[in-house]
Amino acid sequence: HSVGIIGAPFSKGQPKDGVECAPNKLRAAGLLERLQQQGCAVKDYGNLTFENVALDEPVKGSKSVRTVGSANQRLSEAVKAVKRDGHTAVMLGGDHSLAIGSIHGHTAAVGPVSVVWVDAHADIHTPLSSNTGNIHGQPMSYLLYELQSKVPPLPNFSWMKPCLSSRDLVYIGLRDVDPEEHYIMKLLTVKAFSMTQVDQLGVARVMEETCDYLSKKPIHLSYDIDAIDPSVTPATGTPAVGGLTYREGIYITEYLCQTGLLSAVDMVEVNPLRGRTEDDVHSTVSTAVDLLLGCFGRRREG
Ligand SMILES: N[C@@]1(C(=O)O)CN(C[C@@H]2CCCCN2)C[C@@H]1CCC[B-](O)(O)O
Ligand SMILES: [Mn+2]
Ligand SMILES: [Mn+2]
Repeated sequence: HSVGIIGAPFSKGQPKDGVECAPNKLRAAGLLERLQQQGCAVKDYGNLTFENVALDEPVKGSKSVRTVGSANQRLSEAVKAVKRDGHTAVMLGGDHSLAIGSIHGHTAAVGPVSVVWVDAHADIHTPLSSNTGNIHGQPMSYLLYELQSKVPPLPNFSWMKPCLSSRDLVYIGLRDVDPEEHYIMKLLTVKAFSMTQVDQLGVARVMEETCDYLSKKPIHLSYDIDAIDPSVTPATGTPAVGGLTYREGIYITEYLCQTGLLSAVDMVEVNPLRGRTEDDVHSTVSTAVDLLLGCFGRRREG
């Protein structure tokens, strides 16, 4: 595997400080060395620098719109460049609003992709349906063709166009979905395996059905660490009980790795400041590292 790492120390898609520290925390935990030790070629493209747009007043309820738009434009260019260099792109967030730039840039480089969105949340609010105004709960609405009429033109977002069909999206791990999001998902018949289906089918069957459902397009795995149960990964901004076990989370990455279709991975919402103890932070960061290692060939059998 040839991996290109992009650090995206960005937090303005949500209100809690600390998520911008995750890229360096993941590096300090030995992510690159561990990838190299398991046989990957690794190129570190460093951390992006993002401008804080002054007087970034809310627009139609969405907060920090200009700053989020500018950050994602930069990220889109960076992901496109990593793909053009021939690597699997790994974007270290940062909050989940960064999926806008990551998926946009990935698509710009390789054409239409499939998205596997592993998350406790659907992140499919529109700016108008969101109850919080936090854009990390909205990225999917900026990306989906089918929601284009529901997203008003926003400042610093004119650089992008929707680039994803709802038919090419699968959710895994949902358990904290707002009514407005559920309505949108039903309307668009989005394929979703909530924690109920994980319980009913088991993670192996969920992965089989996910890959049977998706076409053979390159896969963009957008992994929100809060998909994993907070007993394992507590250091995150919006924890929700009843999540994936460590083993289920790893199995998802092992399964997608062996498809040979994995083309870009986001690892987002790790927030080292949200751990109550050092152990909380260590457990969260090391689980995120292990999930990424699973994407690139690490097998528990040895
Ligand atoms: N839908 C949300 C939004 O703010 O839009 C509301 N939710 C928090 C709220 C807590 C109380 C019970 C209902 N849910 C967080 C979610 C965004 C998660 C972003 B992610 O990147 O962490 O997935
Ligand atoms: Mn998310
Ligand atoms: Mn989430």
